[in-house]
Amino acid sequence: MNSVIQTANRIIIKVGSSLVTNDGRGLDHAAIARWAAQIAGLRALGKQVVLVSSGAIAEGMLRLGFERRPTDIHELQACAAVGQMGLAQIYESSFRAHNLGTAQVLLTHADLADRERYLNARSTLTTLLRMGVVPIINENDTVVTDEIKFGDNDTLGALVANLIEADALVILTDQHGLFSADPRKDPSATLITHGVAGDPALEAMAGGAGSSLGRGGMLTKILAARRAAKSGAHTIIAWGRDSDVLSRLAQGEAIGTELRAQTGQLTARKQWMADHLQTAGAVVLDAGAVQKLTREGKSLLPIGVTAVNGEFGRGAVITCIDAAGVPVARGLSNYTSGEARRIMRKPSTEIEALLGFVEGHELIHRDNMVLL
Ligand SMILES: Nc1ncnc2c1ncn2[C@@H]1O[C@H](COP(=O)(O)OP(=O)(O)O)[C@@H](O)[C@H]1O
Ligand SMILES: N[C@@H](CCC(=O)OP(=O)(O)O)C(=O)O
Repeated sequence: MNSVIQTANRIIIKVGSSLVTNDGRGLDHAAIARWAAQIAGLRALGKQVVLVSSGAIAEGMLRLGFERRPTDIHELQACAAVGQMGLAQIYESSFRAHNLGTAQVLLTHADLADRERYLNARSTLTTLLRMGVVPIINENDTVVTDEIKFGDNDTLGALVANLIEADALVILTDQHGLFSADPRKDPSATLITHGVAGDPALEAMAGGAGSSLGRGGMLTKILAARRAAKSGAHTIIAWGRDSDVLSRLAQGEAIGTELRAQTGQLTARKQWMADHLQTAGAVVLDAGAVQKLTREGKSLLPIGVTAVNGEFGRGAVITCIDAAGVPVARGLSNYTSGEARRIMRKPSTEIEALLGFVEGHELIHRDNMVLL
């Protein structure tokens, strides 16, 4: 089986903190120079590459003299701000050695949740790629709190893959790929060479971060593969310390773990809705409504809603959850949370009498909804 990278035109490459900072010892100039040289090689083959790089906090900790990862959020944010300077500097000089321009793009979850900012981010990234520049992306750690974080750069990499409809997501890490169990704990664990993104069996094998530097561990990489597959991107998880890892993949060599996308592609607007990690509110559905949405492809009518959580306006993206709290769908609400509370459990024929107007017979129309 050939690596999907050989045929991919647009590729997101994510590098983790331990690789970038040489296990927290400081920016690994030699490793970064090797990735830059290989990415220059990919560009020369006509491929467009976006780099998602972690390491700001780990590098900032070192520069500010922290021996252990601070627990105070503002100290972490200070580390990120200091470390990001180092990342920007080393990437700029490493790529310049290959006559490639770089651009720093710091994103927050709120940027991608807002439709206008989402479209702006997408246009800026595709413009940079068209201009031959390599965008270097990280989370804008200095302005985010835990509740509104992407949480880890594996997720960010998948969201960027969806944002610009990349063909592949390459996650470089400190292991050779996904193993049948965490190899740090189980030496007999074996490498999984390929699988289907979204297969729940993969999630069962993946554990948390093995070092104190990385955030997500293997599980966030597996979940990132599932998310990236929604826009058709295949994912490869490979060992970033292999000096030719990207060139070997580009030549078609199957290394690491390849997780192929097999899910149907969502339209761009539905993709945007699916990628909302947090929504302004949620509606609780009864069993009948869950059945209508998930099995019959129907819209959500107010009669199937038993509760409305949170405050939201018309046109907001909200989550539909079942009675047990499990998210089943996301979509654009035709009504505000206050209006939704007044019409829930009621037939649509009563909407006008209850509100004095009708915005639609549905609370969420099928065309504005994505199943999760
Ligand atoms: N099934 C598994 N296969 C491989 N690695 C695993 C698995 N389960 C947990 N891990 C751990 O995940 C770690 C990689 O995640 P992380 O430390 O977050 O890296 P990064 O900084 O590259 O994102 C590995 O070092 C390993 O200890
Ligand atoms: N934005 C953070 C990234 C945190 C993160 O996801 O780290 P990792 O698990 O090493 O990819 C930083 O630059 O330190």
